[in-house]
Amino acid sequence: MSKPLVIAVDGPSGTGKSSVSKAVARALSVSFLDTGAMYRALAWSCLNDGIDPSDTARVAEHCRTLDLAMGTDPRSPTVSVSGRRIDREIRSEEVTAVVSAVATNLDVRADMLRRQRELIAEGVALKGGTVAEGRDITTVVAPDAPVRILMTASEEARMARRSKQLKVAVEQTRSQIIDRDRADSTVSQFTTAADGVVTVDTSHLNFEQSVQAVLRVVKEAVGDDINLPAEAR
Ligand SMILES: Nc1ncnc2c1ncn2[C@@H]1O[C@H](COP(=O)(O)OP(=O)(O)OP(=O)(O)O)[C@@H](O)[C@H]1O
Ligand SMILES: Nc1ccn([C@H]2C[C@H](O)[C@@H](COP(=O)(O)O)O2)c(=O)n1
Repeated sequence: MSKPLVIAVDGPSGTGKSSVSKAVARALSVSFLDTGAMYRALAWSCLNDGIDPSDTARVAEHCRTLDLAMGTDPRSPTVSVSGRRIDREIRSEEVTAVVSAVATNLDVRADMLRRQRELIAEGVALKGGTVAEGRDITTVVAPDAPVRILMTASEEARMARRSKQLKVAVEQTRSQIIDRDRADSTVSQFTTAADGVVTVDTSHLNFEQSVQAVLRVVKEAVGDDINLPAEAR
């Protein structure tokens, strides 16, 4: 791979950003950064330390000193706080219920922005590239990335996927999908593509087709500068 490759993927909840981006990073042998997991780690740490997630000043101060380590190998991404692995804990219902409160804290976002840019640069330096995903990656974190993708899917498709993933009734996923996006959209714009951002609608694609669709966008954007896996050429 001859050119630093940053692939920025954003979009609403349940479109497949995280799982598809991870598969794309694996296919390209580059780093993978799940930025939502960073906000989840902060939310977990606040709960663990008895900090009210809606106390903006305390949460911001906690974020500034948070010893957060993100493992960016797409074959086994990890999240640790103060040396403790919390990969499973950050997906709990308790964390999911409060994560928007910390992710909409503007001081927290400024701190996370700095950390995310450092991690993306580290992936480029060590692995030749990074696939970074989250709500504001194409617009705020990596607006100059050579590949920027907005992943979308219908509400029905997103709720059905989450229902299958969590093994709960479709209607039970509404608050996780639609209500959380509404809360998050107060600080990030992730429903329409910014200038230069390519939309990949996965509503009618299966998982593998979504991965191939992203790899095609990558190839169109960076041409022969990268070595795509055979099936994506
Ligand atoms: N194209 C697809 N077809 C069917 N299922 C998919 C597709 N893409 C992803 N999935 C599945 O949908 C579920 C949700 O995907 P994922 O967690 O990657 O979404 P997300 O956009 O990152 O959501 P969030 O922002 O809430 O973390 C996963 O179980 C994933 O395997
Ligand atoms: N770049 C990002 C990434 C995530 N968020 C918010 C969105 C959710 O409230 C929370 C967790 O994200 P998820 O793991 O569900 O994708 O963090 C954000 O605001 N900006």
